[in-house]
Amino acid sequence: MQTPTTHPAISPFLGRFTLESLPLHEPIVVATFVAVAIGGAALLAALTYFKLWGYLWKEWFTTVDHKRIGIMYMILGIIMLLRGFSDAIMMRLQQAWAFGGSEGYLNAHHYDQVFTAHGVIMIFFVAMPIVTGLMNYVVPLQIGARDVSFPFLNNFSFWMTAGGAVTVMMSLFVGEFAQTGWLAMPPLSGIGFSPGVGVDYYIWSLQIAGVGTLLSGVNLIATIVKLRAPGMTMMKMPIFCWTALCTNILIVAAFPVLTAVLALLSLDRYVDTAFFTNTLGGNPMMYVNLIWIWGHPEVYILILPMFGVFSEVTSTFSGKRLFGYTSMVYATLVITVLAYLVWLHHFFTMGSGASVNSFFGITTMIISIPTGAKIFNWLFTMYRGRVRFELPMMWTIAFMITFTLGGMTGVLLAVPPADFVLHNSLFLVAHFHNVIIGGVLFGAFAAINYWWPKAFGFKLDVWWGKLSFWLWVSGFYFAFMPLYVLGLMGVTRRLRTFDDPSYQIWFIIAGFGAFLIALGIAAMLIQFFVSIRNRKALRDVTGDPWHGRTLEWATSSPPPDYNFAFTPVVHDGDAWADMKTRGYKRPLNGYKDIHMPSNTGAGVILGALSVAFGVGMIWYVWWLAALSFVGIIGVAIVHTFNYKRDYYIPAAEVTRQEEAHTASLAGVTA
Ligand code: HEA
Ligand code: HEM
Ligand SMILES: [Cu+2]
Repeated sequence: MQTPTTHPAISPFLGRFTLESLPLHEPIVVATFVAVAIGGAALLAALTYFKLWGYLWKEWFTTVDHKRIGIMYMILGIIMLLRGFSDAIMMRLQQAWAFGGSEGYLNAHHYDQVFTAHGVIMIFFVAMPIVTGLMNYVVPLQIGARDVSFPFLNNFSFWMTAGGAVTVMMSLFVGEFAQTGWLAMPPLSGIGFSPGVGVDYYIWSLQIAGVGTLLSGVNLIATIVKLRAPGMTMMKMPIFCWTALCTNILIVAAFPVLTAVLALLSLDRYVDTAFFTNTLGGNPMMYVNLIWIWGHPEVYILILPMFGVFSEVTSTFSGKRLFGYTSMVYATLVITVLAYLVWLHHFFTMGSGASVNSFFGITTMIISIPTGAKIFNWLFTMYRGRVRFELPMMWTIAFMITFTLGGMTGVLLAVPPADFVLHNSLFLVAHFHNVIIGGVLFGAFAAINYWWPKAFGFKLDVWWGKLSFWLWVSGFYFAFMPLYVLGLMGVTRRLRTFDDPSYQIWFIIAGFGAFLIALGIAAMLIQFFVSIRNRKALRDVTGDPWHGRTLEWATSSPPPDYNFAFTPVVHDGDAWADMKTRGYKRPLNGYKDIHMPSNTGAGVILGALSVAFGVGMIWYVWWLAALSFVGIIGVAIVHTFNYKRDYYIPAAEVTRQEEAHTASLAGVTA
């Protein structure tokens, strides 16, 4: 039975918003708000003072260029990493402190929001934007295409993702966030136990961002299937494109399940249906199954593109073709299929019985085989290669060691009897940070160091890069190895205070690790800053600073709007390496007008209206929800009447840009 709730009066104009909704009694939140408000005002003033609004609007916000959209996704991911990490450091401080009767410094209401927000933000608004941003930036260049299949859709997807992020951030200062954990399991997330706006913030931010993720999945699948350069058969495609293809297949198959399960939860919350409560024939296990049928593939959505990154990096920096290309493709496909056959390993303890648990335990363990095949392929690529230990390669090696460890503890959890002991313990928390930080974040950092010179035309500073590398890697081990120990000692996840003093030292070590990671993040931001300041000295004029093997290195850095003046013709895998060995000469004349899509503001407007719709739904401000919903439909229809969708870059302009590239190449060889 749900506990009956009495809603405070809902005003027709402001819904359930009152002054009480502002967390004025939480000093930490108020201080944060003041800092954010001052920082935000300074930023807005600077943008206005330097007259940057027009530039940002015309060149970035409304852009349909996959490269700029990719960069905006990455910036979003990195900004949200700062927020997600602030939550992490708050938890580390609280858990190191709250011993011997001390309550620490966060009350339960606040602490539960912190771990929920941390999980949600890190997965949906850090890892997902980074992965989507990378695929957006790299895939069209690697397949020799001018852009993605649907450039406007791409811009719209970005603004939906950003809209979701804005909605989460709003919950920090207006109302509250969910206190349910990152998967909002009912009945806890039902209206009876969570009557406030927190779960509604959760639902609507994920629904808004989910639209973007799904559409960008469709877009990238169409791009990879339809827009490959002539001669690039599937088996000649760079491995990153393969992993991107499988990732987007997983997205298109998994995200609708998330949308559906959140829609059912909304019905339970808004109109008193009983899908997930035992009253009226519902069943909470239905939610658990559905959310994990999305949730397990989700973790492979995050890791697969990074496997692609490591493959590109290992082969480039070993100066060799990737060992076992074909087996790499099949391993990726097998992981894609198996990702759908293991979801129940997240709830072995919930009474499915021995046979069902065995099935899911075994399918889970089988995933180690294709994953192991990948690890060995990377090692064999390095074997007898001339390995250059540049930053991207350093991150790759740190990944191989760290991820193998995290994968192994995953296999341990896949043994049902072991999982009965370790489920929901800090051992589990250590496992998934071990694969996510060691896999997804290290992959993101390898990718940023690898493709930055392509995106901006200059390399990243090595000294600060190395400092950041060592701080992150050692910080990771200090922060998460103690959690394995604590998990084996029986400490469960999501705890705010502790009684047993013997745990404390481990939490202090973990806190020290988080502090090292904080320094690692700072070093990385300084690396970006220093590199931008020294961009003249770090300039790369070749467009191919690492002796790359795939087509993105065939064009200038940063690539022109049209990517390639002539669509490359592909004869072999590692197309660019192949072209270089055959003594390829860039065509120097015969340029034609190039047909391009035009920028449009419709995506920004639709994203903003979606946020307004979400806010209306969250606060029960029905007029706002109705109005913005009508607005969304209206703008979408009006947009279809926009006939100014394309333009031509004249041949003269193409010639000018290509000649500039020729001149800078000549400057190098001279
Ligand atoms: C990027 C994210 C990511 C990745 C890649 C993985 C990879 C794996 N995960 Fe993990 N997992 C999570 C993210 C991830 N996980 C998250 C977020 C949760 C918890 C969510 C929550 O509850 O909040 C979780 C939870 C989780 C559970 C549930 C535990 C519980 O709730 O009690 C289980 C159980 O089976 C599991 C298993 C595995 C396995 C077997 C792999 C395998 O894919 C690993 C395969 C890799 C290797 C094994 C290493 C390399 C292989 C070799 C060198 C070859 C030789 C090795 C062998 C033959 C063993 N994971
Ligand atoms: C950068 C350093 C990080 C630190 C120090 C950190 C720390 C923590 C801590 C202390 C918890 C709570 C553990 C508990 O239940 O007691 C947690 C939970 C979690 N973290 Fe992290 N984290 C980090 C990065 C990440 C990243 C990069 C991701 C994902 C991309 C992530 C995803 C999660 C998730 C999903 C949870 C579970 C939230 C829940 O219980 O609902 N974390 N983290
Ligand atoms: Cu799983």
